[in-house]
Amino acid sequence: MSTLIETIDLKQHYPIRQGLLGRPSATVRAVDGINLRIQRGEVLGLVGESGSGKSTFGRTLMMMEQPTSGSVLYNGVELAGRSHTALHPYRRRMQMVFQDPFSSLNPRMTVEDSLTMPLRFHQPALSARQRRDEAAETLERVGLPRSMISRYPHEFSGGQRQRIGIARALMVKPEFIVADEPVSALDVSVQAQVLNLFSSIRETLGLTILFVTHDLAVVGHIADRVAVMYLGQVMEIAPTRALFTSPRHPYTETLLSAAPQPAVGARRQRIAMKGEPPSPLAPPSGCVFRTRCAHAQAECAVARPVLRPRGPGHLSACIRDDLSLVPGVAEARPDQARKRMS
Ligand SMILES: Nc1ncnc2c1ncn2[C@@H]1O[C@H](COP(=O)(O)OP(=O)(O)OP(=O)(O)O)[C@@H](O)[C@H]1O
Repeated sequence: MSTLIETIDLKQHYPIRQGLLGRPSATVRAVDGINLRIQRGEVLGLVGESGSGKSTFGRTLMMMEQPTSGSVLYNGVELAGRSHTALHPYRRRMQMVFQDPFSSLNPRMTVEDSLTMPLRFHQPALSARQRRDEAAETLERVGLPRSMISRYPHEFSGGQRQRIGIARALMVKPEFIVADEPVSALDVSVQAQVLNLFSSIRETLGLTILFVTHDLAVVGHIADRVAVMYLGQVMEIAPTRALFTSPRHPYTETLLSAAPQPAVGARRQRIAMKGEPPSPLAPPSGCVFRTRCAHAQAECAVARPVLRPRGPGHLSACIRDDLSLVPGVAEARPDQARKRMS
């Protein structure tokens, strides 16, 4: 598999100002140095608690916002810093599916108008008839009858609206889709149907998908690989099975203990964890997870751990393995054990 998208030390920081014209008094480090490769044709799951920066990462990848620093390479081409016009050819290739299909569909527009709108922009040479045919075909592709093309969003159920949201993204024949919590607002039974739709369009259209979700069960169902995010950073990335069966980062272990079944509907709950994450305005020094980590050592406050290989395609950013400070081994090293942090 070849790399479709690569980020290099990608950062998205938001300055916080006192008043409209005030000087920035603090900075939200929403995305704080992400190095990630998304392979052509894969579904990469991106999981983490609320506020970990998943959506910001997705928006920045799509160049909906210019990054504060770092690179976004699409097929090896740098997108960061490109003008609006220079990004135009890439906008068609990258599409987004949002959590709430209702708010992303204009209630006063028919399905036909919503679906054909992107074509007017990206393929202005198509006739009205051709656009309508494309829309009808795409509706069928997402499991809705052509006859529904003249209806309005309020006439559809939540699951059907999400299918329309997916159809709209497919209209311009993208290569890459960022799906941001696309099933979180749906009932469990409907979730499974929409996930199956994602799997089938990925298969038939050869799409590459970044699937953003807080729900490990969902990601276990759909993703080939999973990246785990915490406070703007990737803590661990691995093939899905390896992540579920042998997580290497303490944060991933905690998330999995709260949601052990990688099956849709097995346990439908938000990720639960002790305490609140620290503010991205003032992340801890060293490892950002150390203040909530049961295995934290004094060393963890010193330097930010980098992602290191822990198995085939498996990377984790924890010094525990490097220092052999796993429980039991730490007991054999009383100097280290004394330094254990609460
Ligand atoms: N435009 C912005 N200005 C300032 N801060 C922002 C902005 N967008 C996001 N943030 C902050 O960045 C951090 C990451 O937010 P983000 O929405 O990316 O997280 P998330 O993991 O997607 O969470 P959720 O699932 O709740 O959306 C949060 O602290 C959020 O408040």
